[in-house]
Amino acid sequence: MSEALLEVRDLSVVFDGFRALDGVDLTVERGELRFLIGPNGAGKTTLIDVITGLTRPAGGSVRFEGRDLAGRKEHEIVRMGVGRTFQTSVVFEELTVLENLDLAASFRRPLWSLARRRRGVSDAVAAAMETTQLHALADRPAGVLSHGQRQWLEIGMLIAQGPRLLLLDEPVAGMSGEERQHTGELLTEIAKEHTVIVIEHDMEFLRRYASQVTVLHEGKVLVEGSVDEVRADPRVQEVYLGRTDDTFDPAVAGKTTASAGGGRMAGGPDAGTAIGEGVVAGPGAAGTGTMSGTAAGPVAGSAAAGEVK
Ligand SMILES: Nc1ncnc2c1ncn2[C@@H]1O[C@H](COP(=O)(O)OP(=O)(O)OP(=O)(O)O)[C@@H](O)[C@H]1O
Repeated sequence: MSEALLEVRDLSVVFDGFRALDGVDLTVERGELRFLIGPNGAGKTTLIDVITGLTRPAGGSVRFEGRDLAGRKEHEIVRMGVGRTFQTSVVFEELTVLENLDLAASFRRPLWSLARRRRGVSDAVAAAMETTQLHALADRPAGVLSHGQRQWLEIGMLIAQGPRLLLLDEPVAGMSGEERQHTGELLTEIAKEHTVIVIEHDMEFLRRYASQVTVLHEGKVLVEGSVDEVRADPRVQEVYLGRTDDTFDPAVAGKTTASAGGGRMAGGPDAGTAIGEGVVAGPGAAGTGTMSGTAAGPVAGSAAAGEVK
């Protein structure tokens, strides 16, 4: 039997006595596009933080391509082939799209070569540009990009680093319908060559683009299965809206709540709010503020990791 790309076993994370993750098992096979959903505070971001070395687990293990990630530093994990985006953008505003991509790709080049002026575009940057379709914006400063374009640039920056596993934290938060569609197509394209784990709340988006879904709740895996299986599962309905009648449809519930509440609501097990199509607010939407300044280290977030969630 072939080895899974990512194997998380009995993972626990404790913050000041609070168990944010409690015995999580997750297996992701090579080539999967896996969606990770769950109510606010379920532990989704914490799980990604542990995989990428940002948070230390209290127990359990994470293996990537058969190698234990425990105790490794973030930049080491990036070099091993794991890349992530954050809910908050980490592009460099003053640099052009091309320069951002080139900088992201450069983390594999020796330091001395960074000082040399490079002619042309590297294969990694060309591939990232091709996948994200950002050619027309290549010479624009990232600071003038729309929210959606910025997210695609970040995904392109990840691709330029040649990861085997991409972890994307709410990539469509704050996007218009058209941008969501473009992002869905982009994810589908990326998943042909990479393994991708996406944190996403939008059930309509899941319905269109997800195959396998893992639902986290209170630090545990609640359900795993296809979108239809997950949507039909009474436990999922229960944690999202506290109801179990079989007419419940999370997508419809989300729309209703969004129109009533104007987006993602605070308070309560509000994920019912978060699971619907109308949910566009939240940390990702606020994440259009970007870093500026000097670039050092792996651009894919580890350099900025301490500054964002
Ligand atoms: N650094 C931290 N210190 C203390 N508690 C934390 C820390 N990070 C996360 N938590 C808590 O751990 C729990 C899980 O948080 P996490 O951000 O992983 O949830 P999430 O599923 O990603 O939620 P959301 O959808 O709101 O982003 C929450 O109760 C959160 O308050």
